[in-house]
Order: sequence, then structure tokens, then C-alpha cells
Amino acid sequence: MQIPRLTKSIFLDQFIYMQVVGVIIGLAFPHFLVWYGFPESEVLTWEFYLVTQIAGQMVGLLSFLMISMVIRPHLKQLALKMQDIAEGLQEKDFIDYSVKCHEQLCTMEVLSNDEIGVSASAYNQLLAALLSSHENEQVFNKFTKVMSQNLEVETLSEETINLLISATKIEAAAILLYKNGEIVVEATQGIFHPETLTEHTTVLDAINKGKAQRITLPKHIQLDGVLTQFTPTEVFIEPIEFKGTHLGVMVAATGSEMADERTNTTLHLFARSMGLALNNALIHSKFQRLAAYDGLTNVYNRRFGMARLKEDFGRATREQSALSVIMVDIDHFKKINDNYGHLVGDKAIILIASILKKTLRDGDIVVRYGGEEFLMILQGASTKDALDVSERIRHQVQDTIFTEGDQRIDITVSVGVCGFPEVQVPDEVMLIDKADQALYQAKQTGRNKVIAYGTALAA
Ligand SMILES: Nc1nc2c(ncn2[C@@H]2O[C@H](COP(=O)(O)OP(=O)(O)OP(=O)(O)O)[C@@H](O)[C@H]2O)c(=O)[nH]1
Repeated sequence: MQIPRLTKSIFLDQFIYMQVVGVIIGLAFPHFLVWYGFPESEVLTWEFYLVTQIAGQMVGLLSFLMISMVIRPHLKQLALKMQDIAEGLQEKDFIDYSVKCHEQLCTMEVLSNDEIGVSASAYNQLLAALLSSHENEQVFNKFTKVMSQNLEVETLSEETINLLISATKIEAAAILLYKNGEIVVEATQGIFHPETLTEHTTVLDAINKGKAQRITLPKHIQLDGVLTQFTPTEVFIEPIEFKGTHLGVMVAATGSEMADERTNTTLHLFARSMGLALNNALIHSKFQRLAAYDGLTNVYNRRFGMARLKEDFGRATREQSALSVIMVDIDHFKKINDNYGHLVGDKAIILIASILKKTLRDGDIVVRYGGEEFLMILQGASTKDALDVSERIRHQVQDTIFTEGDQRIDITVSVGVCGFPEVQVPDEVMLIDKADQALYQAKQTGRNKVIAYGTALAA
């Protein structure tokens, strides 16, 4: 039942109604006494009416004061806390505010099981939901940044895992991707022997069927502890897809605590959003590869090689470290083309490229510099090291049997070497130029030779 409102204040309305009730009680009370047996002459007098009126007003006033003292502080506290949160939400540092809130500063104490208690508890629930959604928003803002700033598959995967571990109850994670028909671990943190995940039946199931899986206390997955490895409490496997294509999975594990709802949602949304970002990164890396590699031999092309050499030369001059280049050219290649055709010539170029690739150390690269000419960049290698490598290459080419049908084609290479800082050059173009001069000398003095610039040394 709704009592009509008289003013803008519910408390003032309540006070007025209590006064009216006081007047009615004051008027009715003498008649009640008459009915009870008191003589009319004593109670139906104006003095008695005055006394009962005063008593009625006092009861009204007291009841108003009691309500004000009991209910009003609770409502006031609730209102103040709500105002605080409303103001906090408008400020950028709400997250600091929410940290304070977790220290019980913003929650209401639930002191009763009536409407006031129910309001306090509803307020607490609302606040918790608000803080949780605010934290989610923060995490997703960071994740959006990670996705938009990383076009490399590896860094995108690593950053996603870092964020997942720092922002949720996830303690270890891995991202597994389908690459060239096989599943590879692209990024991982905290999982013991993550490569075993690629054989785990549940993981494979999630990848093949694109279905999320959740395992409690898995038998074959172990986390890396400080001193030893241990079984996780829960492992989540979320498929990563783009337009129905299964790109891989995100594996996430909680160590000591079970994951909460927020972690669950975050994980699910991360995996879902990652599909698009990963697809973009995969396309990007494909284009990067196309732009950097030579289509025939699958070694770097000249444009990439020159850019890389410029960087390496800059570093070598800054740090005064060694850097050598090797120019390799197939001898009498024109004859191979003329005698056996261009396709056989192409096969010979591919063969030489594969021999060069096999001789490389980590960090060194092979570049197809021209038609049948290759450049090798050897970081940290002295002229002597480069001469050794070149000599190995020359021998291997000479010893490799190259056949076309039942014909054996003998292939040899001439090699020119130039090593910095033994040979002082102002830039990387001059370094190549000197190696080219050494190569020319090798060709001029009989071919199937290795010559280093600045030495008359023919190996
Ligand atoms: N099959 C094939 N031939 C190529 C390619 N690029 C360049 N050539 C050929 O390679 C030959 C290079 O010949 P030359 O520069 O005269 O050198 P050469 O015959 O190897 O003789 P030397 O270097 O002096 O030992 C030319 O006939 C080019 O047409 C290629 O991608 N495939």
C-alpha cells in the first residue's frame, strides 16, 4: 500500500504522518477511557484532551527520532559509498580505488536480515560485479594493445601469455599452433616439458574438433615449480580459430587455486579474440617471408641481404668486432645452361644454395646475390674463419655428384672473401666490393679457388 507523498523528504512525510497519528490518538484516548469505565466528567475535559494531545505528539516525535537514528545512518552510509564509487568511476585511477575497495573499505556491513540488510548485501554484490567488470575491462584494454602492437606471431603469443599470467589466476600457459602441417609450441611459460603437450590426446582433440576442454588434476601435464615440478589443479584448453579454421590452442593451468569465473571468461575471450590477431600475424609473416626470400633457392634475396649486411656492418664498426663476407660464384655456369638447358641450370643453383645453407652457423646467412652468385655474411668471423668455411664449401661442391639423366655434371665454385676489420672499409658496399675483387682474382687465376682480399693466399 502506498501512502500519499506530502513533501520531497520521506522522513519529513513520515514525521507529519506520525504527528497526525498523535492527534488522532490524543482525540480517541479519552473516549477509550470512557468506554473502559472512567467517569466522563473526569476524562472528557479540555485539560485532559490537552494532556493526551501532548502525549500523542510526543509518541509521534519519539517514533520519528527512533527511525531517524536507526535507519537514517545506514541509508546515509550507503548513499555516501555509492557517491564515492560514482565519483571514482569517473577518475582514471579507479583501479587504485578498487584496490582499496578490496581492503573492505567500500563494502557495507550487513547488520540485519530485513530490507536494510538486503540493500547492503545487494550493494556489496553490485560493487563486486562492478570491480570485476572494471578489472576485466583493464585486462582487455591491455590485450587489445598487445594484439594491435604485435604483428609477429612469436611476440604476440608471448605477450598474450605474460598478460594472462599477470592478470588472472592462471599460473602457467602455452600457445600451440598448427604450422606446416604439424603442431608446434609457439610460446610457453611455467609448463614442464611443454613439447609433450603436442602429443596430449585432450590437446589434440581440442585442436582437431575446435572444442574447449577442462581437465582437473591432469595426469600427464606438469608445471615447473621452484624446486620441482607438480600437477596443476586445473588445465583449460581453449581452441584458437579464425573463420572456422583451427589455428591452434591456448593451454592454461592453475597451480594451487581453482580458477574463478573471471579467469574463465578472460581465458575464453582471449582465445576467441586471438584468432583474428594470429591470423593477421601469420599472413604478415608469410608476406615478410615472401619479401625477404628468393623464390628459387629459398635463401634470402639481395634486398634483404643488403639491409641485413648494413646492420651487421654498423654493429661491427661500433663494437670493433669481426665480420666477414664470402662471395661464391658457380664456374662456367653458362655452359651448364647452354648444354643442359635452363631448368638443369636452376637445379644446379638450388643444389649450391643447399650446400651453402648446411655450412652456416647460427646467425650467419646466405643470400642469392645474383643469378649464380651467392653472398654469405658471417658475424664474428675473421678472415681466417671465413677462409676455412669457404674452403669447406669449395670441397663439398667439388665432391657432390650432380647428375642429369645418365650424365654427370661436374660443378665447381670460385670464392672471394673479405674480412673486417683486417681490411678497413668505410661501408658494407665496399666490403662486398673487395670480396668481389677477390672472387674475380680467383676466376682469373684458374677458378675452383678461394681467395681472400688483401692476401695473395690461394687455398
Ligand atoms: N638457369 C639459370 N641461369 C641463370 C640464372 N641467373 C643467371 N643465369 C645464367 O648464368 C650465366 C652466368 O654466366 P657468366 O656470368 O658468363 O658466368 P659463367 O658462365 O658462370 O662463367 P664464370 O663465372 O666466369 O665462371 C648466364 O648465362 C645467365 O643467363 C638463373 O636463375 N637460372
